[in-house]
Amino acid sequence: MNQSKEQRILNYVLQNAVRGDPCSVIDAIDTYCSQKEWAMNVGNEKGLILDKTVEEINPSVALELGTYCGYSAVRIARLLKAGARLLTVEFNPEFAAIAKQMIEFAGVQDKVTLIEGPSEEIIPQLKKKYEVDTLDFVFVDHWKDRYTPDTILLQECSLLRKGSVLLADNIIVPGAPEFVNYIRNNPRFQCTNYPSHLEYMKVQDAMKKACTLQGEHIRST
Ligand SMILES: O=C(NC/C=C/[C@H]1O[C@@H](n2ccc(=O)cc2)[C@H](O)[C@@H]1O)c1cc([N+](=O)[O-])cc(O)c1O
Ligand SMILES: [Mg+2]
Repeated sequence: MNQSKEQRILNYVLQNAVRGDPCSVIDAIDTYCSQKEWAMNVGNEKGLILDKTVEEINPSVALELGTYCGYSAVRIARLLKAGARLLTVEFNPEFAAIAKQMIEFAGVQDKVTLIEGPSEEIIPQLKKKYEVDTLDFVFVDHWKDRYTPDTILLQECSLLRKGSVLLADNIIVPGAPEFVNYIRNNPRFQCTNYPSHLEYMKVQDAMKKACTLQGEHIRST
């Protein structure tokens, strides 16, 4: 049975990166996917925007929707302070298995909780099952038609506080038009656009940062 592209990416990392060195894992994935096989990792150009956002927020609790091979999970986790944690949600069992090995090889497994399942099922479990109070940072990079419903679900589950930051990938390609429409017109969010390029391509893309202006109103009893 021939290997998947994701398995080939992992193999390349295992053979070319340094165990316990997250930057070498990130570089190896970028090298493979720019020279051998394109893959939907956020990549280095948009990855730098992600890095800066994470450094600016210095989150204690971060959520990622769409682990894929674990590229952005490693990117985020390498920047987290001691005791901070990243929860990352992956729906596809094969991708989850690849990502788990990627995260462990990079040596960031103590900071990362990889949760297998659909976001709409996992998000409502975060408070009770994963002991989350509110999320400081959310990286949104899964199915583009899930960006809006999951942003609404995060609010309904009282997971966003004043100052919680969402960063969404692929605003232009493949695009998330209903999310752009939703978030841009929503007075609860202050948005910033970050023009960039699609990973490993000379194609315009962008990321959108949305800062929460007010959290859930504390329901009066
Ligand atoms: O389609 C894209 N991303 C969809 C990502 C989907 C990932 O999110 C997981 N998931 C996890 C939880 C869920 O509930 C649902 C899916 C899926 O199992 C997959 O691992 C995409 C496409 C391009 N592109 O150029 O074509 C570029 C990009 O940067 C992209 O991100
Ligand atoms: Mg993406």
